[in-house]
Amino acid sequence: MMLERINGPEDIKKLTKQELDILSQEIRDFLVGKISMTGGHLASNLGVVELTMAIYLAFDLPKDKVIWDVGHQSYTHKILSGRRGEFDDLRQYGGMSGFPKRKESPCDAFDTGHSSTSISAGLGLAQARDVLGEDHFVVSVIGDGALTGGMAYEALNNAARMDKNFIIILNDNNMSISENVGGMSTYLNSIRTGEGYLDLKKHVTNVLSRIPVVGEQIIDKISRTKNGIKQLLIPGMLFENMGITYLGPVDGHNIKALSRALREAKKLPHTVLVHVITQKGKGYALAERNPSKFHGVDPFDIITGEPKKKKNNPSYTDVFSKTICRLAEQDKRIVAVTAAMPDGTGLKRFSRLYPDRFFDVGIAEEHAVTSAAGMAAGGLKPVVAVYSSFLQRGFDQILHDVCIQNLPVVFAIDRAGLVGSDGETHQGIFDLSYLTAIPNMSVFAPKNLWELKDGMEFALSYNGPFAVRYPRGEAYQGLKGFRAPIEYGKGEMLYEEKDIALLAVGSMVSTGEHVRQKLKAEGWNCSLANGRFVKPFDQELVDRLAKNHWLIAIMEENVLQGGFGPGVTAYIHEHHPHVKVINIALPDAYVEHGNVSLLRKGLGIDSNSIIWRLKKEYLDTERQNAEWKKIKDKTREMEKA
Ligand SMILES: Cc1ncc(C[n+]2csc(CCOP(=O)(O)OP(=O)(O)O)c2C)c(N)n1
Ligand SMILES: CC(=O)[C@@H](O)[C@H](O)COP(=O)(O)O
Ligand SMILES: [Mg+2]
Repeated sequence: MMLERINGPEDIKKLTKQELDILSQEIRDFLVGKISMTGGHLASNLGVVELTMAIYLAFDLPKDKVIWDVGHQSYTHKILSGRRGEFDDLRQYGGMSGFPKRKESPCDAFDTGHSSTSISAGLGLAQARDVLGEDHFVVSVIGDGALTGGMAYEALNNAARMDKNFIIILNDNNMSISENVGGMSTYLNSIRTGEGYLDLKKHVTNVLSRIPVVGEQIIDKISRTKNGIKQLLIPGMLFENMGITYLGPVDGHNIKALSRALREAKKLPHTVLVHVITQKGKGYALAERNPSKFHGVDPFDIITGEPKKKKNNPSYTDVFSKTICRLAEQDKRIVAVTAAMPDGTGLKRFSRLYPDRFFDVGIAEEHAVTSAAGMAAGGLKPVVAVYSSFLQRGFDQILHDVCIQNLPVVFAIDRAGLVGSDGETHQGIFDLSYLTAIPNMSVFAPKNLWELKDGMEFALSYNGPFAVRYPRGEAYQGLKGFRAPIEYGKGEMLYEEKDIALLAVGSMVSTGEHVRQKLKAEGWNCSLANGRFVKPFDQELVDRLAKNHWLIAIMEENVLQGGFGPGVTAYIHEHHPHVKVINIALPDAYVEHGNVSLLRKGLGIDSNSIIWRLKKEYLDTERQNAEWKKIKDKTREMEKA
């Protein structure tokens, strides 16, 4: 086994050409085998096996710095840097991350997860190197999908000014998660297929041949230079014209060709872009045929490619997907916008039914938001379907372009709350904080499948910015009987008793239901209210809870800072100072990868932890009351004496 000889970044350099070929096959088998058991990003990783090997052959890690854009394709890099043994726990709680992490290895030069950051980060590392007088290479590896993101262009614009070596490798597999979109994609495609080059070559040859006497001689001379006309008529002129040397296109599965290109790139005293053509899913036929399906996978059967665990119940994404299609049927002004996530957000169905009203803008959340604002200003009803963590990118656009003008843009925010195995960069635990901070924004969090439907319908009837946030995974089908019509800014009382009240939003309503059931079984009184609206929250509902309960527990799957809890708590302190409040929310911290129920337990937002906190609060209060009674009795005695 070649793989067994790879235990650190230098080991690959000891292999012969034949051994390298064997190694690439072993890596592919290893990746398919391991990912079929743990789940993870498969197709992108299979596509960059040779590219990663060539990088390790050409550079000295960790001295040289390699930045992987998004980082979902960094598995071969993890293997070659000596982490092969950690793949059994890939993306599991306490195990190895699916993304580069500086804390995991010195070979991980920069943490990634969100798209299009690698050129900025690489440029920064190169600038740090130059200011500090260090001597090493910096390489940013960016995909064609990631190259649709605005940050990549901001960075290219600056990289063009670089007067020391900085290498960008463009890994072009002609795919984002779904088909790649936009003008840059078309441009890369023309280079890939050679059409632009061949047309231009034909055109120039024709022009030259029309020049009397010398024309033919010039053609002859050019053709006899090393690479003929191609040397002069360089593909990638767009980059060249910016001041970035373009090398390529290079076959990304040919280690020799890649090594040659990287050797050339290392010699240049400025920014150079190496355009590498790869095939997403390479080596696993099912992934080659359907790279979107195998982009990110749950554990699957290698022979059939089907997930090991069948999903029977609809996810929130499915519910949103069907609901928006139904609503769009009734209202032709409804349009849908995605930033390169038609599959993940469920908009694929919409794109098939209403192709003229569907806009995939590429990995460009900022542009998605502002273009939706433009659509709303123009009389449409845009729905921006986006993951919670990716919408962080669009904060200023939501504030500046949507909310100041109070435009009716609906944000369908998927993956809100803990997402699990993608970890820190992808947890959707900040949206309540960043959205509720913005004036004019309304924020709604459905408790179950039916409330998402009703909430979407309400959102599209509302004349202003409106966010509906729902979690990853299966839609909750409990509490079916509670379906009071949605009223703006109003929550709903689900069970009204006395003593302890749980006021929960979104996914925490089902947790609240479990907590209540368990407490009831032990003889406690407990009410449960569904906040529904995080902003504006229902003050009357809070007043009603404050009347009959000595303790209110506010529950949300979001960080506490700026979330649902602090506003409600401040209101209770001001208007009902005798009522105790506890906040069940996430801490001021980034949450690592792992199974969601384990994470919830670790973070104290699962039902057992909540019950423990409630009981502790009860005991503390009893103890305080007893202390208080003692003090009062003593004071009375002293007064008598
Ligand atoms: C800001 C942001 N938006 C969306 C995503 C989701 N996402 C992850 S990978 C990916 C496609 C990347 O395509 P490309 O860079 O070409 O890499 P490939 O998967 O083709 O190797 C997308 C849209 C993300 N990671 N970050
Ligand atoms: C790398 C990346 O950002 C996406 O592929 C993401 O992992 C998708 O997450 P879901 O599996 O929740 O759709
Ligand atoms: Mg790609």
